[in-house]
Amino acid sequence: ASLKHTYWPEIERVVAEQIRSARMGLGKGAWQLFVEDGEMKMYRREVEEDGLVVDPLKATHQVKGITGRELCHYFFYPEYRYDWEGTLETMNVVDKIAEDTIVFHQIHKRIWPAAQRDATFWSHLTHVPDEDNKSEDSPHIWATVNSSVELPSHPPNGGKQVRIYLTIILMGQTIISPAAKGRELKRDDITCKITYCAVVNPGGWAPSSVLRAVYKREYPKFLKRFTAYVIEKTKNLPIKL
Ligand SMILES: CC(C)(C)c1cc(CCc2ccccn2)cc(-c2ccc(S(=O)(=O)CCO)cc2)c1
Repeated sequence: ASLKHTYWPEIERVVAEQIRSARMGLGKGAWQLFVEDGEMKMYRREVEEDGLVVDPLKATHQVKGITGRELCHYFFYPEYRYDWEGTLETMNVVDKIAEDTIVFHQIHKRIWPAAQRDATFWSHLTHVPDEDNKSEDSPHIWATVNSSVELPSHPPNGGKQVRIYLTIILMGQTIISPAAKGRELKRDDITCKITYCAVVNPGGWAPSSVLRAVYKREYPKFLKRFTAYVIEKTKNLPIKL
């Protein structure tokens, strides 16, 4: 628990910043729509930091039959990750600093010709209060934020991997169909509005063309595969708002 106090101020700051970023829509900056597939829209900005591609990504999606809480639950808890994270080679829980806050070390599969990469980050699962507190019952918005953290126990280049630096938010808002008023809620009555924002610094040098190609292939695949996974996992379970 003392570890939570070490990380907590930074976690609170980054989580608030990520929620603001996820909420504010595309905002300024030259966002390019690079994927449109049904309800899924993916935007990116071309940004390089000392020659490294760090293109921020913002994705919106909408799926029926799951809640924002269920979406963020399956994204946060480690026991499901190998089921949906296709680029994962190994994932270790370094520290569970609270029920809703876990520190991970992940080694990703090598994607030729780039070197293999790894990441150390905290992950925090939280309910998101409504910004204007207007709606009578609390809004059904949840988020999971992943943000890189230096770990003395897992120094960069400790292994042969290149360390990546990421800040990610997955936010889900549950919309309940008005037709459901006054009767028992069914999965057909709910829709989850999804916002996924990611900024990943790939760490050591990798060809921009390779990173952008991987990025354009991997992100759409991830969001489609992950949402399909949550729909499948929850379809016969009671709804968790
Ligand atoms: C392509 C780039 C954006 C730089 C990239 C490269 C790699 C490592 C795999 C890789 C890709 C390309 C080149 C070398 N290695 C991983 C990720 C990445 C890691 C984590 C998450 S997460 O949302 O936190 C889900 C939990 O795993 C999302 C994306 C991104």
